[in-house]
Amino acid sequence: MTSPHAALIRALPKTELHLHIEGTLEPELMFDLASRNGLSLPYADVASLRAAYAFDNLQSFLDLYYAGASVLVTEQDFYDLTWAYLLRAQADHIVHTEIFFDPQTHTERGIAFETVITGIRRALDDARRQLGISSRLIMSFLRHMSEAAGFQTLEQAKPFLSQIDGVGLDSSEQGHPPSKFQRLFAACRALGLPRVAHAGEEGPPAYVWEALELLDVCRIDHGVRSAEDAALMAWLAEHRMPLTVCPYSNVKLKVFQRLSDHNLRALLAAGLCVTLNSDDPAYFGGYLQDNYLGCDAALNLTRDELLQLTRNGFEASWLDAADKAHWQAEIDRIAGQQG
Ligand code: HPA
Ligand SMILES: [Zn+2]
Repeated sequence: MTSPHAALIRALPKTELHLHIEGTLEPELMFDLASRNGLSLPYADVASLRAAYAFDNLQSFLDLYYAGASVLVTEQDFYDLTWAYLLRAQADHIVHTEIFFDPQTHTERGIAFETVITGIRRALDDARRQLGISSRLIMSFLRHMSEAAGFQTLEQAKPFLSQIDGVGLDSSEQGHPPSKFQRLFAACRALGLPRVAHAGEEGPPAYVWEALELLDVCRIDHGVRSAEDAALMAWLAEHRMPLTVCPYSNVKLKVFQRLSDHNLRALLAAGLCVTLNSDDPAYFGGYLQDNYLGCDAALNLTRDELLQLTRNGFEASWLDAADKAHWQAEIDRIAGQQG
């Protein structure tokens, strides 16, 4: 299948607002880091590792994703991981990215919080200067862990708060509702940290309501199951509450069987502030531009829908108003040129 708007998609400046940096660890780099750190992987080579990326659901992916992250040990490892993603982002004409990191995945293995954040930050700072990509960094709590573990992580983060732009909530959704972290998110709010949460990926619309009402989030990550609740859809549309939708992820984790089954167009048609994102591109078979091209081909997106998706990305971002206006004007200019 080919994308009828490929040239427009390539030309448009784009944001990425739902990207787990640990999910950008390509098999080749995983093997390089394993050997650099004297670790062995339970796979003979890159091809057999890649062959294991056949998932039934979120949990089957997470098991591999956490195992893969164990090759990340030194500050340079976190730098190299982040830099590799940023080079891919530049190739996709991403001009602004807001990335998640999962400190608990690493501190649980005895890696210092400082090692993780310093390596990631240094790459983000270099990207600003060398690649012209702006960014924000979102510390995400693992929801399969306890509230107490989340508070411990927040304590560890306190010396680095000036380097953290917000907090998120990810990992196994079913059975770990947002309400479990109401007090933790209230503490983050008291520290002035903006909040987002994964909700309505595998979990029910009730989890999206909880994220909104109990965690006071300013974006919903995924949120595709909101479509099952008409009142929720109306609320999301009325408040222009962004959903960071990740179509390739949803197909790989069997939220939708095929890309052509995805409800992206229905969400847009309902007036929601839908954005397109890649989630864990090294595991899900495509980076941001692949998500755009794939959806264009599979869902027959209109030119207006594509422009709306890129506009929504800037609207939903944490850029300041002047930067948002700059990029919206740039989208208008390119839309005019490619009319
Ligand atoms: O898509 C996701 N959902 C929940 N947790 C995650 N951690 C990485 N990616 C994801
Ligand atoms: Zn995610």
